[in-house]
Amino acid sequence: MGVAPFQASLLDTLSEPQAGRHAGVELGPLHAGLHRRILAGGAWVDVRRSWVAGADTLFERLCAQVPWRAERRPMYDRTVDVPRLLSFYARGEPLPDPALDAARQALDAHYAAELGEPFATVGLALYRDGRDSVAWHGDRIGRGATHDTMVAILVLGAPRALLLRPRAGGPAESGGGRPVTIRHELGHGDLFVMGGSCQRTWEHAVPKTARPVGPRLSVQFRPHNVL
Ligand SMILES: O=C(O)CCC(=O)C(=O)O
Ligand SMILES: [Fe+2]
Repeated sequence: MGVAPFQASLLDTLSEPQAGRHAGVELGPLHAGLHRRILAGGAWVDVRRSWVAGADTLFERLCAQVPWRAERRPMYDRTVDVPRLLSFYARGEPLPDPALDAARQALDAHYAAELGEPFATVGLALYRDGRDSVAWHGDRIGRGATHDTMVAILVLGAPRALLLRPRAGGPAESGGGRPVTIRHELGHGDLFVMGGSCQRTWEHAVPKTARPVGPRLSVQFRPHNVL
């Protein structure tokens, strides 16, 4: 894996002046305030609270500038609305806000050695209110099904719970003990990173809530072919 050349080109990029590149939005350092929790089965999660200052400004820009699409998917004998709006930027596609380029650069700089490759794609999801959600799943369409990887999620807007639980019958499920569910209330510029075996040994979800909540948006950074 070509980690060394990748890091060298990254250093070139990082030495460029950043001032004014993402007006009104500032990223804090990642090494400070990042907390790792080791989970069963070779998984871990990192949490960096309030990584982005000016997160609400970025939230509003992305709400307005991203080409959000509503998706429908087959479910048994009918087709249902996917309960959130989505947008996806493939590798090499220009991102909708320079703050997201800066965020990806900072993630690459911090995680390059451990991940061994850059974050390549950016997915965005908008949860308009408490009825929008994402059901229990792992990001297992690509390499996440078979390989250790990372998915870094920047959360903007109103806090919602992001839940994690060991996959049923998987290696992380506690033998005979009560099933664990780990809950993180994330919003307003918090960073959440799932790493190691997390996508194949654990599942995550953003459940619906009857509580009145404002809109919430997530920006997911993933390596190539992790979906
Ligand atoms: O919105 C989130 O925090 C999670 C999104 C997610 O898990 C996904 O899109 O795969
Ligand atoms: Fe996911």
